[in-house]
Amino acid sequence: MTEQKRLRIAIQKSGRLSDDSQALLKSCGMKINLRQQRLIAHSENMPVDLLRVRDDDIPGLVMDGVVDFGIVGENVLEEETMLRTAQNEPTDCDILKRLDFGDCRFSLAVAEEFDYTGPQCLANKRIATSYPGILKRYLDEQGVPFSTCMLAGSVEVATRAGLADAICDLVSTGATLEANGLKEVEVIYRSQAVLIKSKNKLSDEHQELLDRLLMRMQGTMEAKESKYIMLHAPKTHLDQIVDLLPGSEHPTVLALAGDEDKVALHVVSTENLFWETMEKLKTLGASSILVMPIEKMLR
Ligand SMILES: Nc1ncnc2c1ncn2[C@@H]1O[C@H](COP(=O)(O)OP(=O)(O)OP(=O)(O)O)[C@@H](O)[C@H]1O
Ligand SMILES: O=P(O)(O)OC[C@H]1O[C@H](OP(=O)(O)OP(=O)(O)O)[C@H](O)[C@@H]1O
Ligand SMILES: [Mg+2]
Repeated sequence: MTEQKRLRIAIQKSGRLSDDSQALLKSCGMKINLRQQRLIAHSENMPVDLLRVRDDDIPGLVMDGVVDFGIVGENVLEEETMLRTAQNEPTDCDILKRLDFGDCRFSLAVAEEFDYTGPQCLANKRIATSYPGILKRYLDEQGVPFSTCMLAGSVEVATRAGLADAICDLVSTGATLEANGLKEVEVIYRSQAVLIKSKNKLSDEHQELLDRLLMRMQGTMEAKESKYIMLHAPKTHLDQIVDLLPGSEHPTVLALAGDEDKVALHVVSTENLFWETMEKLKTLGASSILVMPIEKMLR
């Protein structure tokens, strides 16, 4: 394909990954003016266009080089790769980054009352799913013959509706399974959102923009996990207090005006600080403990 003047990124239009995908791009400093029903949104401050599509279409658009990048669940990428491989179609694309959202598992589930003892129980059963390739690969490996009931959505109602004997669908909290009288019996795939890139050649200018965006994404993801912690610590217990703070190898220690016994401790912690740790800090004499979110981070 000829080089585009603007980079194209495909994201899910409406669904589980939409808000997080948009938030990620915005956190990189990209200004996006989204209108509800528009398929294409132009960034105002970067040479980037967003294509908002069904998530199932994203891997194919990237593999065909119609767009340069996509944000999609690994499960959808895997399914499309298997389908295209079987049809001798191109599957070229690189996973540039695993993202910190869209975590879920693809699991087999059966009715609560089903006496499940292993995958062999599903021999010759009908299984409803939206991702038949991943399911087939797993059951073929187990040597279990079965038939598929292909459903694009509402998979969990398939057993109750008499469409299938079992289901294989995405699970996060398990609430949807429970609400439908199902129990999870095998996790067959784990997924998270990923940023993928086509084989399209990027101009130097676009490559530079990509490098910057990737660095900013990393900064946003690290910042989300980190906290800025400030507290007053008695000099007598300073070492023990520092030991309790995760990732605080190099704390800033400052004198406190009017207090010879305590110092102020400032730390960027790579993890959240739980109440239990805060209570232990207090027992060691720490006071005025503040835990603050960090918006951006560049190491
Ligand atoms: N419960 C969940 N928790 C976290 N991530 C999930 C969950 N369910 C799905 N996902 C991830 O988000 C992706 C999109 O899920 P969604 O349910 O919005 O898909 P969809 O109904 O196929 O949407 P579309 O209309 O775009 O085809 C999934 O492919 C998966 O990677
Ligand atoms: O284990 P849980 O936390 O209950 O999540 C699982 C549900 O989430 C997804 O659907 P989603 O809610 O995105 O809607 P959809 O069925 O319209 O795709 C998935 O398809 C399950 O139905
Ligand atoms: Mg879909």
